[in-house]
Amino acid sequence: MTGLHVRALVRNRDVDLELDVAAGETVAVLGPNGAGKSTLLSVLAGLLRPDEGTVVLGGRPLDGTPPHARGIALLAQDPLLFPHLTALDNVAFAPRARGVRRGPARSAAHRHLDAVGVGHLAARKPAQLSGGQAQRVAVARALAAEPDLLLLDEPMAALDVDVAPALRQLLRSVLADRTALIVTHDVLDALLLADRVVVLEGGRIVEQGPTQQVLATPRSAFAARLAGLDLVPGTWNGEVLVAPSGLTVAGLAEADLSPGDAVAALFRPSSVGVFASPPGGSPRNHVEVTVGDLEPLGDRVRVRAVEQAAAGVRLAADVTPAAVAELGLAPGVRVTFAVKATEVAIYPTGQPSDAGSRDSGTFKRPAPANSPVSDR
Ligand SMILES: Nc1ncnc2c1ncn2[C@@H]1O[C@H](COP(=O)(O)OP(=O)(O)OP(=O)(O)O)[C@@H](O)[C@H]1O
Repeated sequence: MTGLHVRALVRNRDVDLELDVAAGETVAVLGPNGAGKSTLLSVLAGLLRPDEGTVVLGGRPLDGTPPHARGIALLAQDPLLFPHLTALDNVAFAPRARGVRRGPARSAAHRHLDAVGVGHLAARKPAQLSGGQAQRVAVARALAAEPDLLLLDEPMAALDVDVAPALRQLLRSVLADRTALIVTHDVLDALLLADRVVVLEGGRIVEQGPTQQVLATPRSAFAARLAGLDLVPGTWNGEVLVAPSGLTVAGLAEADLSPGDAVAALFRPSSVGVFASPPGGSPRNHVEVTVGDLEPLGDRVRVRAVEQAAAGVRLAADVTPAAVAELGLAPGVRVTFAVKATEVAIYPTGQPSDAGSRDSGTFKRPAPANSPVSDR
């Protein structure tokens, strides 16, 4: 395995960065628009030559090495598959380009397609694949190149919210023992995929450290904003997360979780609906809460629940000002928060959850019906 060192000064973009990624480590690069994330990727990929600096991968200086010879694969927001080639030939292209003969290249491609769950789609052309399937093929193609460094540029950004979580889980296993750098706007990607986070602002690194630590005690404004995810720590019981209070949360969990594992459920406040009483309809978790405070955030209002904050539970929903008025939301009002299981990521935390906090309700599977007010 190979570690990465990069230093890049790009004067006309006011970017000046120095960064190391250890062998086998995944680093998430976060930052607002214009922070320099794409510039960093371009320098690594060999598409942009810095005014000063160097890229060293596995002890090998890459300065002057063209993009295809760097041992770096890029997984972009769009799959960028060749439209006239089958999924299999798209994946086989990478080993073929390295001089592997056709037969072995195609067997390797089959193996990689199987490994990312789309082996049965090998004969299809890209136009016959869904967005999520095409992105899996793109993952297989990136891996088939056997890169020393994998770059991921907002790999989930173009996917429907329904398929993004499954791809994120796939990437989690793909990245487990790889040297990788993922550029993302999404704190879920950082939490679930990365060992370490680097926050860029104005072309400089303003903060870095272990992902959990940066998000728990953010020092930059950007990291603080990112840290506003809903979070419920608990224990995996084989089917759902059970919080110390007895609160249960269903979600998308890793396949290799075992009952008794310490886990946390993570979801976005924007995926939480607020209802006057429990909603029906598609499968969703719901819990009755007391409104704590309301904070305007652009065209939305963040509604925070008071429940279990002491036990590390963070529950908030982003709703429209119209919904605030319609539901009469104000501190002390009782409402129901609901979130679809498909929008909840359950991941192992390796830390026992805090036992013995007070009970404040249970996320349940849906009960019948009344109409959603702020469901999205
Ligand atoms: N092709 C270019 N030529 C000159 N300046 C550029 C070019 N692309 C970006 N910049 C500038 O370089 C700086 C860094 O931009 P960069 O695209 O790397 O940021 P980013 O973090 O990737 O942003 P985003 O999240 O919007 O993609 C910005 O000031 C931007 O305006």
